[in-house]
Amino acid sequence: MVKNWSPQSWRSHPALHIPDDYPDQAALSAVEAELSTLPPLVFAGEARRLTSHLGKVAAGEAFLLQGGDCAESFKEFSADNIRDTFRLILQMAVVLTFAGGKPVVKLGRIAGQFGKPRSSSIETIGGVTLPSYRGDNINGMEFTPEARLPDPQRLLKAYHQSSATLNLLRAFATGGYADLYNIHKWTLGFVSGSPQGERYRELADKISETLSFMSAIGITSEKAQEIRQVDFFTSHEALLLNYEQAMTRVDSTSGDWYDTSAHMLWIGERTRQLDGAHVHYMKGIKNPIGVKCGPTMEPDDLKRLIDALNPEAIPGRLTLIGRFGSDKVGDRLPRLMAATKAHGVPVVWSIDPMHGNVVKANNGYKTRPFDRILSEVRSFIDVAAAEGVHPGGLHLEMTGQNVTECTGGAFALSEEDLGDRYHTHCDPRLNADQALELSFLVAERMHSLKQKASKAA
Ligand SMILES: O=C[C@H](O)[C@H](O)COP(=O)(O)O
Ligand SMILES: C=C(OP(=O)(O)O)C(=O)O
Ligand SMILES: [Mn+2]
Repeated sequence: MVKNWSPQSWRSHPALHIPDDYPDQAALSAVEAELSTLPPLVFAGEARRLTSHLGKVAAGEAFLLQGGDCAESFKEFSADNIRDTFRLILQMAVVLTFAGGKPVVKLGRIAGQFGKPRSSSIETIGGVTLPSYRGDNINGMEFTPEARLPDPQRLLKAYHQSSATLNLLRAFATGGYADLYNIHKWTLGFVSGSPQGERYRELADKISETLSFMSAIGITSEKAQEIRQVDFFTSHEALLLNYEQAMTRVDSTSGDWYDTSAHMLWIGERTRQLDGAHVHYMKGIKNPIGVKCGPTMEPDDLKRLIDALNPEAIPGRLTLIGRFGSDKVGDRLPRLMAATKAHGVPVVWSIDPMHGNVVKANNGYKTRPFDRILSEVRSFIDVAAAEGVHPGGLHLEMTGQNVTECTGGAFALSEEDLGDRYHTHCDPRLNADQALELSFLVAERMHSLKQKASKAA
């Protein structure tokens, strides 16, 4: 147990990016009280299982795939969207498992990923200035004074949407959809005609052949749970601590505090101050947690954060999510990796190649060039190899929908194409085709590292 910690003790620390302009504080408190009586979304034992899987990643024996929307929204909430994100993660995991020969931990940015820290607290359009949109759990995206006011009822709506999302994900993960025998059925329609779709089909054919061999010797989905179902976990940025506090419960089996809103929570780049409310809150929960590490982070900052967040050096407790930008990763990452290695506390190193590679297109859209995303991932793997660190994971903003939000990729999306299907509520996401292309690239790199290592042995 952490000294001087309780689920609400974050309130006496400086809290950035948490709205302080709820017009009716009593209504906010009433919603927080109601949330604290609602059932947990996850069970502490599941969070412990994820810590143990991530411990394998920290030890170099597994790989982490974390992905989903930048911001979930009430508008885009549908069974089809959930299924399409889920099956994209399954497809990417197949590609990565096959190449790396290591299990892939599947972690969605889903079922709770609503609140957004913004660069500016205000937005001006046509001479009118309003508060910025901060995520559907806080205020609305429409550019009106009413929509932009924080509304606590949105927290309840976000809770119920997360609950329904998680329910469907659990059904998909264990109810037959994720059965490896369905490997060909996971391909999304618009991907099937692309080069990525073709590569995936070839891989799926090989796996199907292996499955028929295994079934011939008696190993079938009915007999092997590993073929029939997957372990799927959820995560989001622990930004709005009012909500996280209300979801924090004592686990009756261990007596420890868990944030039951998701299996894993992470601290964003803008809220990772050592003495801030977010770091303080995360110290007290036992879930596996992450911290974004951006270009301004120095090795000493990182070591202090590691000591604060993982004082018992539990493998899998802490995932470091680098997000530097393709132009900065080569300069900033080596010293951080060297520092974690010298420090000795086990961590997972993962890369978010999205948040350091945002550009404004000439037509005003916020976008990310696919080649910069690929380049940051390549550099991450190369730096890790040079530092003798396991390049443990990928953290992506992506969707199973055929959106046009990031430029480039096999369909060579141009800035002019962005307007066709730009649906994100916040940052531009990879579409399924781009996400698969990225997985093949990572798979190739991991495969060649594996071959190099076996030749050297
Ligand atoms: O998702 C991350 C941040 O909330 C986002 O990048 C901030 O975007 P902004 O610069 O448009 O505020
Ligand atoms: C806000 C995010 O990223 P970062 O904290 O790295 O800017 C995010 O992951 O959506
Ligand atoms: Mn984002």
